[in-house]
Amino acid sequence: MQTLNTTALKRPEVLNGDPFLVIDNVSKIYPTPTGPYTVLDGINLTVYEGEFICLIGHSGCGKSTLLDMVSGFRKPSEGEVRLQTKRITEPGPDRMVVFQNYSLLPWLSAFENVYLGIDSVYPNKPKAEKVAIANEHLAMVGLADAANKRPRELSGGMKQRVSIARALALRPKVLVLDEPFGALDPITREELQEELLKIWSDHQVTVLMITHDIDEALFLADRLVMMTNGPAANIGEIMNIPFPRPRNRARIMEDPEYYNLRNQALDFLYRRFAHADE
Ligand SMILES: Nc1ncnc2c1ncn2[C@@H]1O[C@H](COP(=O)(O)OP(=O)(O)OP(=O)(O)O)[C@@H](O)[C@H]1O
Repeated sequence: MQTLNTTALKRPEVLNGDPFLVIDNVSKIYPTPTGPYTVLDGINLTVYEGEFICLIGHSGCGKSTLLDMVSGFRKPSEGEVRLQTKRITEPGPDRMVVFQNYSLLPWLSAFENVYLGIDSVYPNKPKAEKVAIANEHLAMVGLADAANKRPRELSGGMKQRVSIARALALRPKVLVLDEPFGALDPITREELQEELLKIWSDHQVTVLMITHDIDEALFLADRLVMMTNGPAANIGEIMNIPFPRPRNRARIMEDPEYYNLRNQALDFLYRRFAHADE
């Protein structure tokens, strides 16, 4: 297994130099009926404030497990994850997660789905302020006119917009996205990628996002973290993505460097760390 020295990697110039989110020698071992199963083995990653990190790797290598330890849904078996030097031990509103399957409450409107989160985290804020925050975030994702619709009346893209609005309404420091656009058609997916970049730069939130799509990662991320296969997966390589921001998809795709990076990622996934069945 090849592991790159992550500390030697150059981080994007735009960021301040203090480590923001630190994954420090993290391993995860699940108990199974046939004995302990080591999913992740000694992961180290330092993320800087405001970075956009994409995570790619074959199915089952442990990407969700890793991000679950950032969001606090699971605990490391060894090592620790720290946000601004504080050890993460449980979920909190400073780290919000958006899943592929939207996870909206079907009996609540788009507005109510967003409002509920705000109300539970800030019960003592005046109601008018909470309503304003919910409306502001729905408008930000272009859903002001759909605020009263229930999830079953919304398209997949609209539901994912509500999920993003709900997460950002709590003003998290870290936004964790677990394959958020995996279920969307290609056009909606591209639209949402562009919206996400705008929101990311407006909110200055730090993003960790799992994707299976190399092009999506090259368009969005400052760095692409490529994972080796499990069991005992690790970070195999971290790719710096140098395209200037704001990014323009057409311009990036004219850049020969785009194809160099794309080939490098393909080589990693389908030659160096190919799945046995691929
Ligand atoms: N609670 C658990 N107990 C035992 N094994 C688990 C548990 N949760 C996940 N696993 C196993 O850990 C491995 C990593 O799972 P994980 O969901 O983190 O992978 P992933 O890279 O996110 O996969 P995908 O891309 O398919 O979503 C898998 O083999 C999975 O079966």
